[in-house]
This record gives sequence, structure tokens and C-alpha cells, in this order.
Amino acid sequence: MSEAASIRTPLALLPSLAPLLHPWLPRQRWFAGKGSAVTGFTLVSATELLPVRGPGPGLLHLLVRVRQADRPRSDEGDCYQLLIGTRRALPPALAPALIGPARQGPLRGLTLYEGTHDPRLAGLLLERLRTPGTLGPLRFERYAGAPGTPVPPGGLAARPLGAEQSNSSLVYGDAYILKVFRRLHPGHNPDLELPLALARAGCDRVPVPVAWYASAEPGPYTLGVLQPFLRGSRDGWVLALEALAAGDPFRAEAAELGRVTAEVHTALADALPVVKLGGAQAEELAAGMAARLEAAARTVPALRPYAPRLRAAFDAVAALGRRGRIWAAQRVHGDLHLGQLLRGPGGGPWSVIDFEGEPTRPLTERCRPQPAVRDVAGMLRSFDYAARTHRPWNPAWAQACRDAYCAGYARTAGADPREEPALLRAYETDKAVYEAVYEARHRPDWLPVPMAAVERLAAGD
Ligand SMILES: Nc1ncnc2c1ncn2[C@@H]1O[C@H](COP(=O)(O)OP(=O)(O)O)[C@@H](O)[C@H]1O
Ligand SMILES: O=P(O)(O)O[C@H]1O[C@H](CO)[C@@H](O[C@H]2O[C@H](CO)[C@@H](O)[C@H](O)[C@H]2O)[C@H](O)[C@H]1O
Repeated sequence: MSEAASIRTPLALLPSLAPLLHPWLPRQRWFAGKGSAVTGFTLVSATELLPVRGPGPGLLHLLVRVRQADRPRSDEGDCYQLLIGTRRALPPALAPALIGPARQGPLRGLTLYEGTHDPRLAGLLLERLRTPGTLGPLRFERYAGAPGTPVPPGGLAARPLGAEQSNSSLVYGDAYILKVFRRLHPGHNPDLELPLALARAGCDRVPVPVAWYASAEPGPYTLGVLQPFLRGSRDGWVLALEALAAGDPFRAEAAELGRVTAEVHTALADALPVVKLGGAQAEELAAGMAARLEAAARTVPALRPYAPRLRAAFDAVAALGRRGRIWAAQRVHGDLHLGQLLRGPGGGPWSVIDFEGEPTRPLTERCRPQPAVRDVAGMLRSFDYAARTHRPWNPAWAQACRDAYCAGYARTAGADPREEPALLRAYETDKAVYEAVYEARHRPDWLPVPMAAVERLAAGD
């Protein structure tokens, strides 16, 4: 491999990059700042994974801050990870990955494109992950797990996953999947931290992070995680919709999903700290939910008429805290829904993926111990989502799945989440509010789905 380096004066690249990133970046599915104009960029770091002036394609690893119109002047903007391919001419197969021709600056004369779409460049990333070490600000690491943990083989064919995602994933030879985080938050990403803790604890419900890469300075940022690809698996969302279409009650699967959730919760509670939550913390929790509701109602006007009645669910938790109720709080998944559970081929075991939590929340908040009921509420919302998106709407199907899920959870955890109705309702409300914002931003046609839950929850059902 040719010698590649961290570019010491990344600023010099901006004249080449900025005019191209301006129209391209806001169009990316993973760009989180939709709806507010991009006003400028700051290059945080630039590393040549493959030299841009070498004989073949080049690969630039960039950390870029994006300034936006709706932010205060003091806000430096969100930081994104970009993998930019460079070539003198783009072969037709890579045309869909085009960003544009650099017309000025040091990259002038080169065509820039989305590097993860180029199998050759994606292969290089795997090569780096196979061999721990550093390159400029980037550090490549491997899981030093049980003796004999295999090193991913080299030369596996790469393809982008192509799913509608918050990040970007690359699949290697249907054997490994690399998740490339896009919007970065300083700190240790729970999508690496939690699967690592679970792997070390021997919990086999989560694909083991076999390798990852990160940057210490700037950051620390977790940049990408490589895990075994669960070939032939299907996610719970697809299976639930198929069941609905076939008139299948899905109750046994829902109960199994409850069992799997409880297993993961138990393993997380054994591996990582568990704290008590009551009194002032319960009030803080309720205040956080109320503040999110207020912010959501500013973004999604349809929420406004329901806000006072929704807030009652949060007030109930604060009131219980004041009366001395104590809950256990632990590390949780944080954004659990049917799409995060993958079932192995032929009715195989279920695995849980994507421990990143809700990507719009600050990392410190996502990494805080929280009541496990929060994940349960996420799954209950998901059964509701499935029933709502199916025609005709089948509320009885959702209710039966919700009950079966809680019963399955209770059998493994030893405690039934339905015995905490106030907390469960508060988390379900918080989730429905989050979903209203998510849908308004990403899939406006779907907004009626969480709004139906908002209406139900506001009515006290
Ligand atoms: N280990 C895996 N094996 C098979 N498919 C996976 C695996 N991990 C993720 N996927 C697929 O990739 C999709 C996106 O992964 P996810 O971690 O949810 O990314 P994001 O946070 O970007 O949404 C999932 O919906 C699933 O279909
Ligand atoms: O999987 P992600 O981490 O990208 O999660 C985000 O996108 C999800 C949609 O893909 C969204 O989930 C919502 O829609 C699902 C159906 O598509 C449904 O099963 C979930 O219950 C519902 O919340 C998730 O909220 C968002 O964070």
C-alpha cells in the first residue's frame, strides 16, 4: 500500500471542497441538519487513506463541521465524517456516487465522489481495520476477545448496504458489516461501548464488534465499527408486516422479543453500573421529557394542542418521585424498535443491533443509566406503528403483541413492565413525541402514525 498521510494543513483543501459539499451534503439521507441552510464548513481533520495524487483512486478521510443558518454564531456546527474518493475520471459504474469535479484548490482536476460506493476504496478500509495501528488522527483497533477470535479475512468484496439509514454501512463478502458513523458526537459511542461490554460478558444476542476505528484528537470520536454480518437475517419490522398481511397474530414472536430484550437488559445490568433513580432525579427525568415536548411542539405544530395533556404523563412520574418511589436505572439500548431486532434464517435466533440510541440526543444523555422500561416503551410503540401502517388498521393485533411482549419480558426479567404504568406511559409519550419530530423531518407522510398515538395518549388511553 502506498504511503498515506494526515494532511497537516487541511484548511488548504476547503476551496476544493466547499463548493461541492454545499449542494451535496444536505441531500444525504444521514445529514441531520435538514431544513436549515448550510452557511459554511470548517475542516477539522483530513487524512489521506490513499494519496489523491497517486496512480489510482485517492481516498480522503475528512471530519467536517457544518455551520447552519438556524444556529447561534457561537455554534461551531455539527461534525460529520466523510469518505471522499478522488479520480481523474469517474467510471460509469460510480456515476451515482458523483459529488462533482473540483475546480479550484489542491484537488483541482480531480472528480470527487462518495468513497464508500467504490469497492476498491471500501476494501482499503477493511484492510486498515484488519491491521491495528494509527494513521494521522485515526486509530484502528481490533477486539482482543476470547483467544482464537478470528481476524476478518482480507479481500472480501464490498458493497454499500443501501438502506435508509442514519449512518452508512458497508457489507464485506456477506460476512462482515462496517457501520460508518456520519454525524459525530464527542465521547465513546454506545454503539461500540455496549456491544463490547455484552461481548465481554458472553452475551451472544449482539454481533461482536470485531474491529473499529476512532480518532482521539479531535474528539474522541468513534468513527466506525465492524461486526459479523448476519447473513439471511430479516428484521422484526418486515416480519411483523408480513404477519399482519397474512393475518398471523405474531404473539409468539412478540413474546420471544420480550424475552430477548430482557436477556440483553440483564446482561447490561450485570456488566455496567446500575443506579437508583428517585426524588430529584425523577423530577429531572420528567422535566427533560417536558422540555423535549416543548421543543418538539415548536418543530411540529400538530403537537401543540395535545401538549398540556401529554405533559400530565411526565408530571405523574415527578409526583411519584416526590412521594419516594425509587426505580433502578441501567444502560439501555435507547432506540429499540422492531427494525433493530434481526432474526436468523429459518426462524433462527434473534439478535439486537444499533445501540447508538436516538441519534438526535446528546451523547451524555444517551450514555446515562435509565429505567429499562424505556426500551420496552420503544417496542410497544413499534407494534403500534406496524398495526397503523397496515391497511386496514388492526389495533387488536398491536394490543395482543404488546401484551405478549411484556409477558415474555416478565418471564425472563422477573418483573413485568406493566407493573410500572406511570413510567411506561411517560416513556411511551416521550417516544411518540420523538417520533413525531423524526417523521416530520424524514418521512412527513408517516407523521399521522405517531400523531395517532399522541392523540390516544393525550386522551389518557
Ligand atoms: N450485523 C448485521 N447483520 C446483518 N444486517 C445488519 C447488521 N447490522 C445492521 N444490519 C442492517 O443494516 C441496517 C442499518 O443498521 P443500523 O445499525 O440500524 O444503522 P443506522 O444506525 O444507520 O440506522 C439494519 O436495519 C439492518 O438491516
Ligand atoms: O433505525 P434508526 O436508528 O435509524 O432509527 C430511526 O429510524 C426509525 C425508522 O427507520 C425510527 O423508527 C420508527 O419507525 C419504525 C418503522 O419504520 C418503527 O418500527 C419504530 O417504532 C418507530 O420509532 C426511529 O424512531 C428512528 O430513531
